[in-house]
Amino acid sequence: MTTKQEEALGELRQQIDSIDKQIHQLLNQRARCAQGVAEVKQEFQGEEDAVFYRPEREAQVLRRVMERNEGPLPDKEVARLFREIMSVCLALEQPMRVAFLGPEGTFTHQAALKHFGGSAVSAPLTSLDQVFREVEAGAAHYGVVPIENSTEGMATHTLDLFKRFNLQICGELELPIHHQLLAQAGTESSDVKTIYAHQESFAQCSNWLEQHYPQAAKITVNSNAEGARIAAGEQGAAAIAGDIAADLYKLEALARNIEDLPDNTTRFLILGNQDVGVSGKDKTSILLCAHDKPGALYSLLEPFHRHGISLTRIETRPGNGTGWSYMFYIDFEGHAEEPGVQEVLKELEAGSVELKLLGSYPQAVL
Ligand SMILES: C=C(O[C@@H]1C=C(C(=O)O)C=C[C@H]1O)C(=O)O
Repeated sequence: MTTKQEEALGELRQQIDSIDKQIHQLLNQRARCAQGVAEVKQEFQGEEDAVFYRPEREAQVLRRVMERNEGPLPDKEVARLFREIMSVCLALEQPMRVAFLGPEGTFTHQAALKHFGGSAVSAPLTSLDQVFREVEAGAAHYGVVPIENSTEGMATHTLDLFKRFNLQICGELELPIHHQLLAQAGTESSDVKTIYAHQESFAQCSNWLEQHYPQAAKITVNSNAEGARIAAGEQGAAAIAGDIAADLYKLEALARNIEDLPDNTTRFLILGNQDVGVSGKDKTSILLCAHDKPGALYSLLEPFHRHGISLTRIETRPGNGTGWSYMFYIDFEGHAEEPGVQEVLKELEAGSVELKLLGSYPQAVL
């Protein structure tokens, strides 16, 4: 290195050191404010009942970060950093226990980390029912469940669980699903004789597999992480899974992004036991049960149109046969505390057999 280069680098690094010192002090200053917030919450809501995680506030902080960002850091990247800052601040107030369908290393685990940041405590469970049960019982503060995939459609099992359990939806997030073909280090593409994956992942990569591995045995397992765990211990085996599983099981990617549709995305919901306040850009989810009579669907949807409320999703499920014939799962823009939405809910309640408000929550930011 020339002396001139050393001098130039030295000067810039001195600036970085001084900026780091300021960032560090500001981070701890922010953390002390969060501790103050926790004390206020405890004082006014009581030690036992204090609700520390505030999705509407976090969404507002992240939206503001993205709005005011002037670069050169990309909006999403600064938001990700602030996501982590809030995660550590919230953990100072109370570490959040977040349940999801395990094992660790699944896309749902990745979604939980994306939404809550690295300071949340993971609680991988063995079934979706158990995730609902743990959150309802308060054993986990929140749960993360898949609700729909852009290639495969609605996660109907999750939908049906909302009928059985009384939980609130507190948030949503979208995760681009990139599948990697993973194997032990040193494995050549031509060594692969067996591929393990979840049935959904086989479906999402079927064209690619047909083209590249028509002969390999395809073995369906309960989760991609389970497939990755098996592939880590078996020569000639590969698994289809995400980056988080590759890290966890020390596997290498033989091929990346092998999903057939490049914008393959899964939407997840955050389950909790709390009402979430208005964030300014919210969504509401409801379950509606209606009799199968002419015009039933029209009369359910007409109030939305009249009040200018946009539907973002509607899904029909069979009813349980006792008293009503169809169940509609509906997502729409707006918050249940807003007057227009209140009107619609009142009208729907009067005109349907049963209405279950699943929750109002901030629209996905990240
Ligand atoms: C600090 C608070 O508590 C939590 C932490 C937040 C943060 O670090 O900014 C935001 C919302 C809450 O999840 C708050 O409610 O303002």
